[in-house]
Amino acid sequence: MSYWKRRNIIEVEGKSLFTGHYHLFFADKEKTFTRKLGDFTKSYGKTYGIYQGLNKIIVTNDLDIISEVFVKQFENFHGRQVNPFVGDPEKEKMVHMFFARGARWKRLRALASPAFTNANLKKIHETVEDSALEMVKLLDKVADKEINIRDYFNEYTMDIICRVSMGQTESKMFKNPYFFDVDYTSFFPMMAYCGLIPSFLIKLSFMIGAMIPNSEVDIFLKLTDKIGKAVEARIKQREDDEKRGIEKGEPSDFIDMFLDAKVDELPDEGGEEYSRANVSSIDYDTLGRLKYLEAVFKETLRVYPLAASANARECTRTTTAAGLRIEKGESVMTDTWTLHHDKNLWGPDADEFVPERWLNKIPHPQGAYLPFGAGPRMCIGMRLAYIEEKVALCHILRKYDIAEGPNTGEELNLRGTALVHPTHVKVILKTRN
Ligand code: HEM
Repeated sequence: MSYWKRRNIIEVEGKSLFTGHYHLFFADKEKTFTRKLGDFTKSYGKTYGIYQGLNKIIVTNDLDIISEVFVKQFENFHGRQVNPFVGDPEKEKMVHMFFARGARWKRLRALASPAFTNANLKKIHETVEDSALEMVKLLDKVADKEINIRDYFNEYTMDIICRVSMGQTESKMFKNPYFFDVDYTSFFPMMAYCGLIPSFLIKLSFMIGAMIPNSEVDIFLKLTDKIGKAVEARIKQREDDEKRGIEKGEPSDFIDMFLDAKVDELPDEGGEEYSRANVSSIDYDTLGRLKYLEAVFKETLRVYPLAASANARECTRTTTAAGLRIEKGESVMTDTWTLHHDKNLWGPDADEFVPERWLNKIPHPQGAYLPFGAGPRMCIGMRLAYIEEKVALCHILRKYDIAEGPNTGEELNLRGTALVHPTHVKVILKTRN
């Protein structure tokens, strides 16, 4: 009898010896990992078991279990599932906050949190706005033509990260040395097999990959190395700045663009709001008043929860959560796409893009909206993401209407594993009269 059957948990059919259920995900080229989960939820219900190689994952959309796992029983679920590429999440220096756990995670989170206080975000806002204005200058050159706005937002968000955390002193969009537009789609599936292959073999294959120039492992390591050096340079620069008395301060933006182009009423409603903020600079406090824009951002991430695969925790001590026994070593993952489109939670228009649902009330039961996760490990950069998105859209919509082009298409072509992204978002920025 299989593990899940012994545990009295429904098991998805089609398990293979080598990949568990992961071959089912990667065989479906049309659906990203997190959307494929929706097919299983339809067939197997709210809670069921899958295998990632040998790793055991409980997928659930039961709000009580989610609340127990992500919030109330944090002490039993403080880690994410890791693989041998990541290293020891409790000890190794190279393991960053996302994968760290236990005391090491606590320390990293405590060190990073002050960067996202109101006072610091106010400072960061200056840099964000400068990058947004630089992006608009680049967009001016392609106004009234069909463009892939995704490329501009990729550069914009990378520009901000490099300026805010890596010591880059000015905007470098489209000439940023840290920008790697690498498609890791085969790298991540490879990780999926880690549950089965002994970890020394994985480490060996990693070492071999590192010796092959331009292999994905090689590119990944070079990127990690560059980022490490840049962060060290930034620390040094900050120390120098402080001595001299100087203190200076995602990816869903392009999806907003797509939806703006598809929803006729939106540009007008948005436009009115932006013209109220019709000044060359949009200050930090004004951002908080742009309620419709905020509703657009929230609704975009409801319809497209891009980082949904991060919504998972590994159980570090056997426990019971809302009546479900969860064993040490099992992981719990939410099927966030299904949760965000559930008509029982959001109403009959759950599949439609309706920003207005956010205007007057919270439109969902607690725990049903997870674009940034939940509990103590929820996304630390959420407020920065809001600022980036609002500032960029404000500046763009002050000058342009967003219109469909000949290649906008009906559906986004979503790709990716850990993070989902559209391959392109074609729109025309029409100069406003
Ligand atoms: C629209 C943009 C973004 C989305 C949708 C997003 C989504 C997420 C999600 C779903 C998680 C997992 C939360 C959980 O496990 O409960 C996460 C974690 C995280 N995010 Fe974001 N994120 C975004 C932007 C950012 C930005 C701008 C930063 C940094 C400046 C950032 C840094 C992090 C970090 C460090 C974690 C790990 C936190 C921890 O484990 O303690 N994110 N994010």
